[in-house]
Amino acid sequence: MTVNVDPVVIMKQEVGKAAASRVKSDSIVGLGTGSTTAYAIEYLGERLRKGELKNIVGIPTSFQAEVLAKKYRIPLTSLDTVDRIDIAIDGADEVDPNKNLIKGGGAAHTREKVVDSLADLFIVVVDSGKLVDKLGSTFLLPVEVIPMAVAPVMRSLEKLGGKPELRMGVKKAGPVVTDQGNLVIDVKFDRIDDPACLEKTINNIPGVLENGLFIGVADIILVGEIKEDRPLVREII
Ligand SMILES: O=C(CO)[C@H](O)[C@H](O)COP(=O)(O)O
Repeated sequence: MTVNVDPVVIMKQEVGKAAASRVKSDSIVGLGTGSTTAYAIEYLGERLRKGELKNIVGIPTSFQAEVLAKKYRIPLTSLDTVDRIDIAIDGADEVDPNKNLIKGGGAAHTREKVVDSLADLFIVVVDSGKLVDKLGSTFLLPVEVIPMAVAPVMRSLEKLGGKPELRMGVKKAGPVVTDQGNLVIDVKFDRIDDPACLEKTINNIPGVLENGLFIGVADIILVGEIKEDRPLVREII
């Protein structure tokens, strides 16, 4: 593993490694997106290389996950060729006390929701800074939208009490374009009292593909923490 002294990076590394340790041989593995899951993918590759793990196949949730899996020589397949996913490992931007999530910081939440929801066991990997009492308190809610529907979807989101903004690229002129060729609207809600209802309401707006609320999908949350200068991983079931 890459050595780093930034405490957040250490938490991400530890939790990624802890999740990858739970993968068994002969498994179909959902490979999530983001900087924390990247460590899990790296460690899965290491376990394969050492012969500790045999015969796993990954289903990537994004172009990023696909590139990393290829780098670490994890064989890949698609949902066309498998009828189950044994385990999925993925990050999150916020986790509430009911294990509900906001995801989509990497604009990959649509494919992530497909893969993570299909998994028999979905393990979320986060550092302790991602735990919140209420969803929406620190992170805007990502909504993937087909490009021609951006303006009407923004108006509909405002009517729901949100403050929408089109996500713009960093080191790229213009908006962020998802792996599916769509755009992302990030929405600030002052409070999300009923996330399950909001998830469905937003997905019912014509032109919306998927939003980043993951309700009742996560099985286990692995939280990376630093206690008395030592990294540890706490499990929330
Ligand atoms: O939902 C995601 C991508 O769409 C990521 O899992 C989420 O943004 C967390 O990323 P990181 O581990 O880099 O903090």
